[in-house]
Amino acid sequence: MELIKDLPDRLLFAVPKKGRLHSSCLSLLEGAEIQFHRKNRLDIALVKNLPIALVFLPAGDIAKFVGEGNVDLGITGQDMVAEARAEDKVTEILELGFGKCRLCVQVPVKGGPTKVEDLVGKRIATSFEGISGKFFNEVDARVAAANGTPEKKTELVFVSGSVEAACALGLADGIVDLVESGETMQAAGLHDIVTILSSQAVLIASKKPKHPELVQTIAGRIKGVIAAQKYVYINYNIERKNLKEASTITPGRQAPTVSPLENPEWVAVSSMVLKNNVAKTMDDLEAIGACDILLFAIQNCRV
Ligand SMILES: Nc1ncnc2c1ncn2[C@@H]1O[C@H](COP(=O)(O)OP(=O)(O)OP(=O)(O)O)[C@@H](O)[C@H]1O
Ligand SMILES: O=P(O)(O)OC[C@H]1O[C@H](OP(=O)(O)OP(=O)(O)O)[C@H](O)[C@@H]1O
Repeated sequence: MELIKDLPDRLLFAVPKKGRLHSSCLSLLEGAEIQFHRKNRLDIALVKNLPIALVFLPAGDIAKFVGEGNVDLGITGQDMVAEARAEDKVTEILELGFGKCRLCVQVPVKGGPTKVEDLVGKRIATSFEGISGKFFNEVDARVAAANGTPEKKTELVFVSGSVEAACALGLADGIVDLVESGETMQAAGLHDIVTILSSQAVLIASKKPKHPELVQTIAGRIKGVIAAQKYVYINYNIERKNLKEASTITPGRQAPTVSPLENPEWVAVSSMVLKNNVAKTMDDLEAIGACDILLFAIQNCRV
């Protein structure tokens, strides 16, 4: 492969090659102006405008590569970092706000156990053998200690996908798998009885990256893109006597920008506000007499 010779001088940045996190990662790279052309079937792409090479890997392998220092930066789920037992081997730089889900113990709604202790000694199907093993070892030990009986081991059965089918097919009595909307779980006649961990996509770096300044540059760019998605810019006019109250409604990240108007009794205010609460923010501003309230999307920012 011709481009392998270019890799030693470049920061290696691992991105999920498919699955739930793939398209959000591509949007993030675009927002951060990390420009590349990926050849068909090739899992390495050189970035055109920065000394970076993107490496497209399964989400489940990225924490291992970053933890071992084979690549400098990566994006994967917190669940994958935990499953790879890489929490102490990587630096979590930033939560990215997508890929949010929970890793749950799930059992059949009809006739299933109601508490996790009832699964001791039974079979659990999962793709998360590491996390589930640790979790059920603790449950097994706790139950044995409470009953004063020898420890019974809960059996883990590895399945690589479509885990929810395992109970209906008679392979397991319960499962450990991810839940987001709950649709897949409900469709399979399951419900969750315990959340083992909550997860979202994160930017992770190796403990000793080969290009630390570039790691900071990329982290800064990605932080900016995330903040731009989270905030909008609001602009309004308000009577000076109501400015204090207005400032508590739109405090901004540091402080609102206040500009004088021709009419000395009025000021113009601008501020970054959280996008997911913006309708209420506008209601509150209107209620204290603000007018000409304008909202602007933020294309990119540095915070
Ligand atoms: N339903 C979901 N909602 C939100 N995030 C999810 C969901 N399912 C998985 N994730 C997140 O995405 C990561 C990758 O999951 P995904 O199922 O895409 O794995 P994969 O094995 O790489 O892909 P595939 O299932 O296509 O083989 C998970 O580790 C988790 O962090
Ligand atoms: O709560 P929900 O919104 O329904 O999402 C949960 C489902 O999403 C993931 O699977 P995915 O669809 O990625 O396929 P997989 O089973 O092949 O991993 C996860 O393993 C669950 O099955």
